[in-house]
Amino acid sequence: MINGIPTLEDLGEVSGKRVFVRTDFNVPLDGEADDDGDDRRITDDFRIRAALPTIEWLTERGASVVCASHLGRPKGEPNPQYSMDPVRARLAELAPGVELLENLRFDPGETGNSDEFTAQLTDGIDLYVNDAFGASHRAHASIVGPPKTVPSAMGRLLEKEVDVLLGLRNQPKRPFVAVLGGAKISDKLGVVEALLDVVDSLVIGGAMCFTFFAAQGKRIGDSLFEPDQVDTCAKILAANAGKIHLPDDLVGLDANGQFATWGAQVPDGGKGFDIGPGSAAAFTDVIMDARMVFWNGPMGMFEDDRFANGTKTVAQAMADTKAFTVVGGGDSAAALAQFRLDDEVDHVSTGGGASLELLENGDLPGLAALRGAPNA
Ligand SMILES: Nc1ncnc2c1ncn2[C@@H]1O[C@H](COP(=O)(O)OP(=O)(O)O)[C@@H](O)[C@H]1O
Ligand SMILES: O=C(OP(=O)(O)O)[C@H](O)COP(=O)(O)O
Repeated sequence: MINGIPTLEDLGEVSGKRVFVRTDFNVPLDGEADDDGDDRRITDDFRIRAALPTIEWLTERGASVVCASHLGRPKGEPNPQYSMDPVRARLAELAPGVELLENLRFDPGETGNSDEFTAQLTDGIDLYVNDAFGASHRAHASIVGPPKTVPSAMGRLLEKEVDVLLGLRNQPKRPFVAVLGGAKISDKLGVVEALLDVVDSLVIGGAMCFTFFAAQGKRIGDSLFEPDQVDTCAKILAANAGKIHLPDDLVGLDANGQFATWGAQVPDGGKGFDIGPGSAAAFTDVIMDARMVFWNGPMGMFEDDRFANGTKTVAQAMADTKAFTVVGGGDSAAALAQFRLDDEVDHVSTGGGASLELLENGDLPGLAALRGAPNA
């Protein structure tokens, strides 16, 4: 038992038992599935491999394991583009004899958190394990439903993620620096205020910086920004001026589509796609001086080589610093892997939204549900 949450050891005898394991197998795919066939391929199986310690712990002790996950965001009905087939094939290579149900979000009861869907999932099930850290910020049926009636536990991955991220939040080594970027601006702005209570410095790059620039009255051209959030950013800046580091140079495409380097303003018709070399160097200094760093969200559109430099420089600083380093989020983890630096940081989290919400609140709906399990 860890903080009132049962672990695998608290399940008792698992031999001969049927165990439902909620995993987050929401992996990146390329290719298409349609009437002509399915040529989808998994581009990164990190989330599948991350669940293996739990699956193996159970199968080695004679349990029969049924895994289930969502994949993408289908709209509550079956859709071949989101079927679990490619995941099932990969799982069969990594863990023979393990069942995998079809995409949980093919039923509206999953995101609707319906009791009927939970009852369907737990029918014939003896034990429930949540190892889906990346989805544990969602109060969906398969995350919060089974522990109401079935003896439950957190899996090894969930245990590790919670241990590392709550360690950052509750025993920060200072200076503690958060680096935020990416494109899910409105999702993440909600977390910025809470993070500022916890960290000593907040470094902002990616598309997120443009909403802050707009709040400072700077020109941002046609760069991605959220008009509704400008007032929020102005308030955040006014209250935390000394803590926030924004880029002071940028690169992007000018009104003629030509590669351009600017100061912290984007001329009319231009689009900023990465932080500039001066900002990348300044951000590196902040990361090198830290004793703990949490990074979520690429510094630019790194999928395009012309705009990968900021993300690559920050990734290299994460690898080089003596600080304890944690990276969360699908795209940030993919960027690290692309630069072959994923082994150089202390922890790569399988959850982006989940890691931010855990840092913000110190808890997640999936963890609270486990604390209420019959065996807790
Ligand atoms: N300046 C920018 N303009 C447009 N897109 C950007 C910019 N900076 C980063 N991005 C995009 O943000 C995406 C990742 O954002 P996000 O999903 O928030 O990160 P994560 O998955 O790590 O949480 C990447 O696909 C990247 O191309
Ligand atoms: O990929 C996920 O989240 P992430 O992109 O925040 O890491 C999880 O599988 C949750 O998926 P969702 O954001 O569709 O609920």
